[in-house]
Amino acid sequence: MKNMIKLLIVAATQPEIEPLLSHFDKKRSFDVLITGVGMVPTAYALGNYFTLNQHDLVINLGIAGSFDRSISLGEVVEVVDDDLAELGAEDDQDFIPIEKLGFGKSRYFASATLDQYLEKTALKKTTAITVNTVHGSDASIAKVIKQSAPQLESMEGAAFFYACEKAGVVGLQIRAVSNYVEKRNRDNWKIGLAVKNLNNFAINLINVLANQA
Ligand SMILES: O=C(O)c1cccc(C(=O)CC[C@H]2O[C@@H](n3cnc4c(=O)[nH]cnc43)[C@H](O)[C@@H]2O)c1
Repeated sequence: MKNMIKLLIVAATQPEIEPLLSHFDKKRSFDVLITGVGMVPTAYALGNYFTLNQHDLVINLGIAGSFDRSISLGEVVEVVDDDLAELGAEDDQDFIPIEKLGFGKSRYFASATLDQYLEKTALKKTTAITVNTVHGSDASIAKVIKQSAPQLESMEGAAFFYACEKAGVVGLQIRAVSNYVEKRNRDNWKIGLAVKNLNNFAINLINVLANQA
């Protein structure tokens, strides 16, 4: 009998992973944790969960905004480097990161890469920032690009990596781009396409993982 990878799928909202939940339905061989939107709910939910449960691999699935226009709307990417970009202090027009203040760190990294699990993966590896407030004005977008030149932004990613690091858990973050980060225009968002592509990718990945080990 195969020694299956014990897998946990983490998402902020159920709609983001609804297609894969329906796909596997009663034949589901993995656990699921819905944390709620944002870094605080994510850190709390994962911290709590990790004290009670053990997994070989934890995958954060979600949609994201992209600063990088070379990434297509709907494209699925692997976020490997994620920054709590708001963690620090303002000094008039300047920003002092938490590292410079001497109170810890803001950057967290994936503790594994997808190519350790999938032989052929064409997904781009990206950087991201994790924010409480979705950027939606030209001024704030220009400021954050100057500050850290991120490719993507989400509201949970770095908190996910943080919780995995603290718990010593192997974590991957896979996201599909639902929108470009721009002056707010919700009509331009392609949430349906991003969710479809994300879930198709995840279904294939979970099937591959089930046939490994
Ligand atoms: O209507 C809105 O303004 C809105 C803002 C953020 C997210 C949503 C969602 O419906 C999905 C929640 C989920 O989406 C991630 N996300 C997607 N795009 C972005 C973005 O441009 N900046 C930050 N986060 C984004 C986020 O991780 C949320 O959990 C609706």
